[in-house]
Amino acid sequence: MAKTAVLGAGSWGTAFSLVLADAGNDVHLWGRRAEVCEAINETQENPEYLPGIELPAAVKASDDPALVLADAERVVLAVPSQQLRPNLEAWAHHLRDDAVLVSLMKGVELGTHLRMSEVIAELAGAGPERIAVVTGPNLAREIALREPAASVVACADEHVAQDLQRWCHTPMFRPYTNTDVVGCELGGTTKNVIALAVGVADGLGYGDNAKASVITRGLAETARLGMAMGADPMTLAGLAGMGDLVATCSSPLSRNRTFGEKLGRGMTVDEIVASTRQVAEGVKSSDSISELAHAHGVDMPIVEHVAALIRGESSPKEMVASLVARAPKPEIH
Ligand SMILES: NC(=O)c1ccc[n+]([C@@H]2O[C@H](COP(=O)([O-])OP(=O)(O)OC[C@H]3O[C@@H](n4cnc5c(N)ncnc54)[C@H](O)[C@@H]3O)[C@@H](O)[C@H]2O)c1
Ligand SMILES: O=P(O)(O)OC[C@H](O)CO
Repeated sequence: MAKTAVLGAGSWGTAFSLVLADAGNDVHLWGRRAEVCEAINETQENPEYLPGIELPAAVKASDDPALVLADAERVVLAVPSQQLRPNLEAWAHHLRDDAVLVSLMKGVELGTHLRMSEVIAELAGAGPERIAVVTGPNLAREIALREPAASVVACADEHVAQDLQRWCHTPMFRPYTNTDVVGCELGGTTKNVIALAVGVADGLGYGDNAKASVITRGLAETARLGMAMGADPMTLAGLAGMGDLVATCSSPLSRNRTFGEKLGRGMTVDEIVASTRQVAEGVKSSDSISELAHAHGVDMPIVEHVAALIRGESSPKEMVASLVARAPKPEIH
């Protein structure tokens, strides 16, 4: 098995380490805080992000990136999207020249509008055959509880995607391959913003019609942006698109949907951010995706309305009223 490093001991970095260990790999997990790493090593549990779940003995944690990255052939990146650049700048000189870099992150960088694989390419100087993405309907806690789920391993090089598919396939985690990295990343990122909108509808007390309408029109927005950026629309009908959108918009475990629900109930962005350590990526990606859509001449009204809500330019009720009152149009296109 290839020597594997996972950078980021939050919910998903830790849960994916468990998947990799279940698939037969020894996993070296980097955590930012020494006390979290010590707890993982001493108790085989990440009490902060996955309390009550026993991690396999093959997962060892450290807060020293040089140690974790030494000779790692596969490097999994699982920090919050807006924190990837400063971290990878510091880690880049520890990376092997032939290491395959796997992003678990679902975000678009503020300012540059780069997808995570593009930030990795820029900072690590890696070609597309060394950069992959794992994405899909994969709520960390369900995966860590070994409930069944499917996912997508995307890499421009199909053979690399197949290698990685074998590397993380377990009896309960079923990865599919895809060479459409753009579509997979956009699906995973945009669904976070759509889940914020669904959460707002939940918080306002609306029912399943509202939820289904936002999910479906959200998928239409995602597909429009994807096609403008060269994605295969079938990717967005798959696990990385519709699959993740449905899971995230339906689940009480989703941080993005829950964040939106709290907004809908009247909490402010600052109050919600202060109430949790966990990242709801859509809060920041709403602006970067909105700007990306403008740059590509794509209309994304739900994303734009969520971005305006997050900036404090409208209230939840105004957001809903404004979306429903938009000029009538045909459903397709
Ligand atoms: N949690 C899930 O169910 C899930 C599933 C699929 C994908 N993802 C994606 O994985 C990525 C990581 O999410 P997560 O769920 O593990 O987040 P999390 O909020 O559970 O944990 C975030 C981790 O990042 C660390 N961190 C915070 N600020 C940092 C900084 N400045 N530098 C380095 N590390 C920092 C925290 O200490 C923590 O270990 C996100 O892009 C998320 O969208 C999450
Ligand atoms: O908890 P969320 O909203 O960040 O969603 C987690 C995963 O992305 C679901 O696939």
